[in-house]
Amino acid sequence: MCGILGCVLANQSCNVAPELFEGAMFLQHRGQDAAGIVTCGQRGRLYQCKGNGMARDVFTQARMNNLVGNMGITHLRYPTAGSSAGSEAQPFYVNSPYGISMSHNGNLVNSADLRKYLDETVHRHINTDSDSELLLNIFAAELDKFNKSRVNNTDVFSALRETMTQIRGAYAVVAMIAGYGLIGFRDPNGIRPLLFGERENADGTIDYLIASESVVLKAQGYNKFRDIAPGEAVIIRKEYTAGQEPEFKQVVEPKIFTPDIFEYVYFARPDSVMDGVSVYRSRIEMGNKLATKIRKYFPNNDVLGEIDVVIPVPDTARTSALQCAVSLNVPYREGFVKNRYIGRTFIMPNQAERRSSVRRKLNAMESEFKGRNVLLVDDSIVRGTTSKEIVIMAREAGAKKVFFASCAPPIRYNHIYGIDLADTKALVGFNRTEKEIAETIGADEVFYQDLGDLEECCRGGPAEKFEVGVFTGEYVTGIEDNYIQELEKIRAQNQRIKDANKGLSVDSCIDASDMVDVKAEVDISIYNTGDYVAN
Ligand SMILES: O=P(O)(O)OC[C@H]1O[C@H](OP(=O)(O)OP(=O)(O)O)[C@H](O)[C@@H]1O
Ligand SMILES: NC(=O)CC[C@H](N)C(=O)O
Ligand SMILES: [Mg+2]
Repeated sequence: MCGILGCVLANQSCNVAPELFEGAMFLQHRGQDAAGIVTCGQRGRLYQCKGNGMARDVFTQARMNNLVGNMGITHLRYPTAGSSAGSEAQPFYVNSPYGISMSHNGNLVNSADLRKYLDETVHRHINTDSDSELLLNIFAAELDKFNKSRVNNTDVFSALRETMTQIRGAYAVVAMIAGYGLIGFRDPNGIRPLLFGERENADGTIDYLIASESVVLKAQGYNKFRDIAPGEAVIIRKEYTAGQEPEFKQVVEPKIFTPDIFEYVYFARPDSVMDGVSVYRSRIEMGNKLATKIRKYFPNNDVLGEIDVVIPVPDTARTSALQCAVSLNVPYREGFVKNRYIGRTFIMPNQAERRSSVRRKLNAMESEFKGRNVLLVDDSIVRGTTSKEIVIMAREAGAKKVFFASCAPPIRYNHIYGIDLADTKALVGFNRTEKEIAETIGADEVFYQDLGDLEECCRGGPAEKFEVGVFTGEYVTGIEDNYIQELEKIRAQNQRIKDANKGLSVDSCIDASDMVDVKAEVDISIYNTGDYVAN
């Protein structure tokens, strides 16, 4: 998952960058690895600031001052294809045709075919392993086919239709054509989220914002908003006048509407409403259903004396854990104190970093564990890094029995649409029964939500079904042959390069077969503003 934003302010002499920065702060949880903003100023000139790091570190005041223009896009990256190299930070840019920049959330599952097509048929140079660079170039190649000095909305929609016919996978995108306008579009299954909103100014003019989550729109006063439909696109002109209001078009036939259920489980903020369903409400329901399942495990459905206290694994699981405790009629206690200065561990790109930050992030309070049978509730168990560590912490703090409950079913397959969950083999649920998982993480028992129950919790909107491939191994778009193997190969290669670089000395070297794929740290497109150098 990543966070994306795009904004056009009605006032041409107003800079949009501060608004994009504010929005990025509301989407930081969707990607901590890299951040970027591109704005478009007078005469269509583009200004960029991007690099590895969190939004507040990349977007310093000095750099923000150089981002001029009333239109712009943002990206917060959590790498899922390619690597975490600085050159893969987004937005991506191509100068031809017209100067296009793009922010993408999702993964394309036919990237090998797209890469081949771009190389052999339309002869476009691709400089990274990122699937988002492919997407941008496919769109650019389609626009190029008009062979015009200026395109219009009809051309843009038709280039989008051609693009969406060629690409396969999950994508929510905001793109910007220099001097022309902003474009938002969403894949035909609506796997990744995207919303459009309006804010009326005192003088009656209207600002427009496109964002991954409703929380940004609400927080910034874009009170009239809606989800972009699967297969739909919107164009907002930079200098719009009467008759040039945003134009929406169903550019391709929608397919079965299947938002990614993991948005509700983990990604999204609880205060967001996605595709008509409040993330918070869905998590409350997850707590209720989990409690029903847990009761059934104990004789006479009675947890009295079996579970003394319910303890959440902060942060995401809090909402469900509280409701689970209420439903079980067992006290809820915040037994783990969270260090507010440590980010989300699951989305850190490196396993050693993830492991050490669990202990840095969470600290057990003995008084809540000593001599008690505790039920720890988390939203999901992925690699088991968090659960293994905190079961040990609970026992060290004196717990008698440690039960572990997950609001999501066992994760046994790769997430291919924009979450770098891990190589399948690194998943604690891979090839293990629930009993074996309990043994592996050191718990007395593990309780998993049933898939049908989880789906129930997220119903109520227009979605027909949910994308649940991470639990079933069946993916709504299908995948090209060897897609997962290729993804895993690139991940392993990136890791080898990183490891080799750490011990880099004069005579150390990387396997020659890997050298061809060494990533540039700095992007080759638009110059970064200010003094920023990617680290
Ligand atoms: O089995 P694992 O590989 O450890 O992954 C699962 C854990 O990772 C996530 O927490 P994270 O720290 O990312 O974020 P949070 O603070 O929002 O819960 C998730 O909420 C689980 O706690
Ligand atoms: N998490 C995402 O949406 C990532 C977008 C894109 N696949 C990348 O790796 O940059
Ligand atoms: Mg967590």
